[in-house]
Amino acid sequence: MIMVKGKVDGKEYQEPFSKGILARSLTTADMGSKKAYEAATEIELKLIENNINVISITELSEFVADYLRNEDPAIAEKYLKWRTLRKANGPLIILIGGASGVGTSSMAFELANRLGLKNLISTDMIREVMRKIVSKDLSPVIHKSSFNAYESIRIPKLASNPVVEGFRNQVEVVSVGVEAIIERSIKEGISTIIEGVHIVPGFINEELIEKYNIVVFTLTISDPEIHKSRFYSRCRQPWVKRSLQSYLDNFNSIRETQDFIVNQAKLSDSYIIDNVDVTTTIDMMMNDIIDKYGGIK
Ligand SMILES: Nc1ncnc2c1ncn2[C@@H]1O[C@H](COP(=O)(O)OP(=O)(O)O)[C@@H](O)[C@H]1O
Ligand SMILES: O=C(O)[C@@H](COP(=O)(O)O)OP(=O)(O)O
Repeated sequence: MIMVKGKVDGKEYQEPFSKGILARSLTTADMGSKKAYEAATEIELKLIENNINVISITELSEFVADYLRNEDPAIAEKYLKWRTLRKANGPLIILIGGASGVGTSSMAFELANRLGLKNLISTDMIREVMRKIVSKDLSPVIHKSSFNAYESIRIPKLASNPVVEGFRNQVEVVSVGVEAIIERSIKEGISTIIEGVHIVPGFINEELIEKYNIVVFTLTISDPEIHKSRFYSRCRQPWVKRSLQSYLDNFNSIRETQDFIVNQAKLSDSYIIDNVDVTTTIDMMMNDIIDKYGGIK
């Protein structure tokens, strides 16, 4: 049995070599899961052929990188970049925002699977907890959806856009919870994905974003008909109990919130991705993360 040795808090440990663990790290480097498992099997055989019984994590990474260079230099490069990210001095916090229905939940789930991240939370859930704690009288705005929050607040007559005013109000409140999750994740050293309509560039503490490994994505759907079809696709799923009609009735307001979110993203350090195709979106997010944090912060 091949043993892999590493060091945690200065203490050495050894664990059996696992093809599954190696295959997962190869999938984060863009290799398909079937090919990743085949590669992990071949790498294990090469280790045995070289009579290697104990290998350090660093030596194993170099061994894998050499193998990948012969297979596909682009994947070798992503693998090495991802390795440097894993050695970063703190957890990776990924924030995925976008108007209702653009795919933030689905893409967050896909990305978490790809990266092997376990900590995934939605801003809807944060808002739901806030609804239990803060009464409708005290903060009516969080007891509404993002796209009809304006119905619950006093809109100044000169407000440029009531829908955006209401949305902003709700985002400001929920952002307090988003920052709490970010700060807790950093304190515990747990990489986390937070997704939802309330992830709006400019509303998250800039110092946090500057200081820690935080990457912000804004998903959009430029084509309104595709956007509308996403609500049909979601509400068709039997376990979804949210009414399709509410989104269709408020579709124009949802598009207005998207325009506001995208404008905010253009003013901030946020990646904007038109979420048309799942694979393209996930590949773009992976590349953006590796490009931004492939080095150590
Ligand atoms: N890139 C995509 N291509 C096709 N369908 C998608 C894509 N992203 C999301 N969807 C589908 O669109 C619907 C809405 O996605 P969801 O993640 O629930 O949106 P949000 O969380 O932003 O409201 C779901 O049925 C989901 O499967
Ligand atoms: O407030 C909102 O816009 C949506 C956000 O959820 P997603 O559509 O982004 O999943 O929550 P809702 O009030 O519909 O339960």
